[in-house]
Amino acid sequence: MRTPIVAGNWKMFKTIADAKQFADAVKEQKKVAGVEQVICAPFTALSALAEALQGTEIALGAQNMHFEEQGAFTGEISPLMLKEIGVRYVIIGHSERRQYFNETDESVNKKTKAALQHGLKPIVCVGESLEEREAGKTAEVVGTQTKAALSGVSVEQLADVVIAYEPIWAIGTGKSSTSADANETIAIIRSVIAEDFGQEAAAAVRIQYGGSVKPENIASYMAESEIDGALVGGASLTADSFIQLVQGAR
Ligand SMILES: O=C[C@H](O)COP(=O)(O)O
Repeated sequence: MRTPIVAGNWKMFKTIADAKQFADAVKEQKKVAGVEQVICAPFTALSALAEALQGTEIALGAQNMHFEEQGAFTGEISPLMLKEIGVRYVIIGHSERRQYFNETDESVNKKTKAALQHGLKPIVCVGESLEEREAGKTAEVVGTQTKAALSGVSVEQLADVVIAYEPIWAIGTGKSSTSADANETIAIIRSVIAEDFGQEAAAAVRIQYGGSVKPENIASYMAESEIDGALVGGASLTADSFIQLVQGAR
C-alpha cells in the first residue's frame, strides 16, 4: 500500500513573511490524515518555515541542492545544509532546472544519490516535451531519464525515492494531461524501475503526477491505479488551495 504524497513546489515565489503567513493559515485548517504533505520552499524561507510549520503535518522540502557536502561552489547549497535545518525532501531534476540551469541526467543522478546518502528523500522529476510527445517518444524519454536518475541507487534506498512524472507541456499551462494518459506513462516508469530493481521494489515506489494539478482535478488523478499523489506548482501557493489538494488526494 503506497501512502499518497502531495508536494507543493513554490518555485521562486514567497518571501519569509509570505511563508509564515501560509503556515499560520494552514494551522487554522483541519488536519488531514492519510496523505503525506510536503512544501518545497525557496532556500531563503526554509529555516523560518521549519519553525512555522511545527505542529502541522507538513514536511519541509527544498527545490534543488548540490551533490557535494561542501566546497568552492559559489551560490550552491549542500545536502548537509538542508539536513541541518530540518529539510526532509528535495526536488531533483525539475524540468525548469534541466531547461534553464543545465541540469543533466548525470547531475540528476549525482544529486539523487547524494540526497539518499544524507537521509533526504529525493523527488526526482521526469517528463517529456511537447515535441517529444508528438514524435511518439514519451516512453523512451521518461524511461531514459528514470534509469539515469536511479543508476547506482540500492533497492533499500529506492524505498525513499519519489518520482514525479511531469510532462513539460502541462507545467503552468493549464493544459493538464488526462488522468488516463498520465496513468499509462506512470505505469511505463514503474515497469522501467522493475527492470532494474525487481517487481516488488518497483511496486512500492511512489510516483506522482505534476502539471496543472488543481483542487478540482486532483481526485481524477488519484483515482488511477498507478498515481500516488501530485507535485503542484501554482495551486500550492495558498494554504486554502493546498489543503484542498491534500483533501482531494485522500
Ligand atoms: O513542480 C511543479 C510543476 O512544475 C507543476 O507546476 P503547475 O502545477 O504550476 O503546473
